[in-house]
Amino acid sequence: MTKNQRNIYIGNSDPSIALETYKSILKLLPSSEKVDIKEALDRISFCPIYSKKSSPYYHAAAMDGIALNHKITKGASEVNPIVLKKSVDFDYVNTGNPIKAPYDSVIMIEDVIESDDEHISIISPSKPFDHIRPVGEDIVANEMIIPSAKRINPFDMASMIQGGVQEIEVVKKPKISIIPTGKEIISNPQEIGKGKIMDSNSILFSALITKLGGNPLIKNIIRDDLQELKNTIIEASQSSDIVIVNAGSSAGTEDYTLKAIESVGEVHCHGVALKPGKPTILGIINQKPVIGIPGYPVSAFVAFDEFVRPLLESLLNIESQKIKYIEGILSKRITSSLKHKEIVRVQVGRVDDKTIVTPLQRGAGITMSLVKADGIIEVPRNVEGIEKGQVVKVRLLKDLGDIDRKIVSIGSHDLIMDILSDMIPLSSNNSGSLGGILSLKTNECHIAPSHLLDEETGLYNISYLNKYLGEDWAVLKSIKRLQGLIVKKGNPKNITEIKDLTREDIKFVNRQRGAGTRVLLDYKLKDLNINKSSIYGYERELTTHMAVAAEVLEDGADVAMGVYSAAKAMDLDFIEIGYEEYDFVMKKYFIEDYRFSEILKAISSKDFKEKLEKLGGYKVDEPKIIRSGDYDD
Ligand SMILES: Nc1nc2c(c(=O)[nH]1)N[C@H]1C(S)=C(S)[C@@H](COP(=O)(O)OP(=O)(O)OC[C@H]3O[C@@H](n4cnc5c(N)ncnc54)[C@H](O)[C@@H]3O)O[C@H]1N2
Ligand code: MOO
Repeated sequence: MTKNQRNIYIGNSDPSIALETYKSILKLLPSSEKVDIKEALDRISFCPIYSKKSSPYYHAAAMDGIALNHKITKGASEVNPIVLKKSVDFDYVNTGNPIKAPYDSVIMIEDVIESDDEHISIISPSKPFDHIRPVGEDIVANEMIIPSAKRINPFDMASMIQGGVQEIEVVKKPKISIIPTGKEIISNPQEIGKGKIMDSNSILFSALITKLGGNPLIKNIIRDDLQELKNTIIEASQSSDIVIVNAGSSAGTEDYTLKAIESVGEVHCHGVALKPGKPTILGIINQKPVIGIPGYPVSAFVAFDEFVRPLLESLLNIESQKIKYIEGILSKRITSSLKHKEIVRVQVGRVDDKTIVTPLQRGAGITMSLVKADGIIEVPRNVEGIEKGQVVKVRLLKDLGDIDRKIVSIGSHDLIMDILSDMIPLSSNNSGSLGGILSLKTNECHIAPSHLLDEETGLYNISYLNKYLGEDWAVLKSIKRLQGLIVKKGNPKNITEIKDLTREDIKFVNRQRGAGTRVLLDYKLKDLNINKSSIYGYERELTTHMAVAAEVLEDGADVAMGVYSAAKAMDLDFIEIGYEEYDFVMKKYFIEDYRFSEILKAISSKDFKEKLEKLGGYKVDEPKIIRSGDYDD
C-alpha cells in the first residue's frame, strides 16, 4: 500500500461538537417492550408505573391479638377492668387478618388478660385503628410507584407486585454489534504466540454495554479482509441499533475500517481531538451509528465512553444518569498537548485529611491503568497541562467508601504488596524506594515501602529518612527478602557472581535510579571496584523485579538483579547475594491511624507468613517500629 492509499488525513474535531452533531443527525429514540415484573431487575421503566390496587387492599391487623370495637373499651383501667365475651364482643386475630365492621381496633395479646376460654378482660381503653393497617397505608390505587426512565431495583419490584402490577413496559435493550478486526487478534487462548493478541476489547465493550443495560453481540473476528468487513458491517447495521468496529481505525496498511464504512455508508467524522482515542470514526449506515474505535485498549475504553455510551444512554433514555465527581489535589504535574482533550486515569486516596489525586501510567496499551484507576480526570483542549497542587475534578469509577478506607502505598514494589492488597484495602504504586520517600514527604501516600542501603552505616533507610523527612518519620521493620542475580533456567552462561556482569558475552538489564535494588547493586559494584560502564546493559532500566525477570525469560537479557520470589515466579535460576530489609516508611501520625493497625495485623498473621513461605526468599520477624529520634544518641 502506498502512502496515498493510507488514511493519513486523520482529523482533529472537537469531541463534544462531533458527538452533538452526530446525535442530532441520528435522532436516536428508545423503544419499548413488555416484561413480567420478575424479569424487570435493572431494566429501565419506559413510562411511569402506576399501582393497580391499594396495599393493603383491606383493613388488616398489624399485631396478633383481639379485634373489637373501640367504644366497648371506654373507661377500662386496672381498677376497672372490662370483661369481654369471645365472638360477641371480640374475636382473636393474627397479624395480617382482615378487620371487618363493627370492629375498628386491635389490642395486642400481651395486653389482654385471658380469664377462661370464652372471656378476657382489658385494663386500658383502645382508640379507633389502634394496631390496624388501613387500606392503602403502603400504596394507594392509581398512585405512581416509579417514574419513567428509572432503573428498576429490588424494592421497586416488590412494591409493584404489592400494587397489583404484573407486567410493565420497559425500554427495549438496544442491540450492539461488536466487530473485532485485525490479523493478529485471536479469541482462543490456545492460539497465543508471538504477534498474536487476545481479543480483550470485545469483552470490555460487551461488559460495559451489559452494565449500562444494552444487549451486546460479539461477531467473528475479521482478519483485515475489506470485503468481509463491509458485508459484516452491512448485516450488523441491519440487525442492531449500534455497530462498533474495533481497531484498524488509523493509518496502518491494513487499517480498513474507514474504507469499509465510507464505501457502504457515510463518515461523519474521522479523528477527534481526544487522547487516547484520536482515530475514532463516526459513521452512519442504514441510519444506524457505526463507530470505528481504535485498537489500543485504553483508547478503546475512552472512545467507547466518549461516543458509544452517550448513544446507548439515548437509546436507554437514561441521559440524565448521574456520574459522581470528587475534587482532589493533584500530586504530580500532568503535561498535555494543546491540540486535544486528554483523559488521564488516576488513583485517589485520603492522606492526612486531604484528597490526593495521583496520575497513573498514560500509555494507550496499559489496561492495568484502568484496573487500578479510582477515577479519571480530563485535561481540556487548549490547556498545556495541570500543575502539581492544583485542585482537579475526578470522575469516580469506584465507590467513595472504598477510597476512604484505602491505604495508599507508593515506593518499591514487591510481590508481597500484591499479597497484602489481597488481605487489606491497599493500592500499591511502584516508583522505587526513593520515589516513595519523596511522595511521603509531599503527603501523596500513607506508606512507602523502601529498602535503601546506606553504604556508610550499613543500615537500611534510616539515613535517607533523616535526610528527606527530617523529624517526621517512623518505620515498620519486619520483612527481609533475598536479593540476587536472576539468570536463565540452567544458568547457560554460568554466571556465579557480580563480577561476571562485566563479561563480554553477558547482557544485563538494570533497575531504575532510586530503586533499592539499584542502590544495592551500586554498593556492591563500588565495593568490588567495578566500573559501571564495563557492564553491557547497565543503562537499560526497568521498573519492577518482575519486569527484569521477564526480560531474562524472554531473552532480552542474560542476567538481572532482583528478588528470589521474582525468579521463582518465572521459573528462572537465582544466585544469592544476601538478605535485605524491606521496610514500610510512614509519617508519625499514621502510626495512630486505624489503617496502620490493619497493616500490622496483616503482616503478623499466619496467613501472610504462609503466603511468603510459598513465594520463597522472605523472612518475617516480630514487627518493630522505629521513630525519628530513636537513633539520635
Ligand atoms: N502513522 C500513524 N500511526 C498511528 C496513528 C496515527 O495517527 N498515525 N494513530 C495511533 C493511535 S493514536 C492509535 S490509538 C492507534 C490506533 O490503531 P488502530 O485503531 O488502527 O488499531 P490497530 O493498529 O489495528 O491496533 C492497535 C493495537 O491495538 C490492540 N488491539 C487491537 N484490537 C484489539 C482487541 N480486540 N483487543 C485487545 N487489543 C487490541 C493491539 O495491541 C494492536 O496492536 O494507532 C496509532 N498509529
Ligand atoms: O489516540 Mo491513541 O488512542 O492516543 O492512543
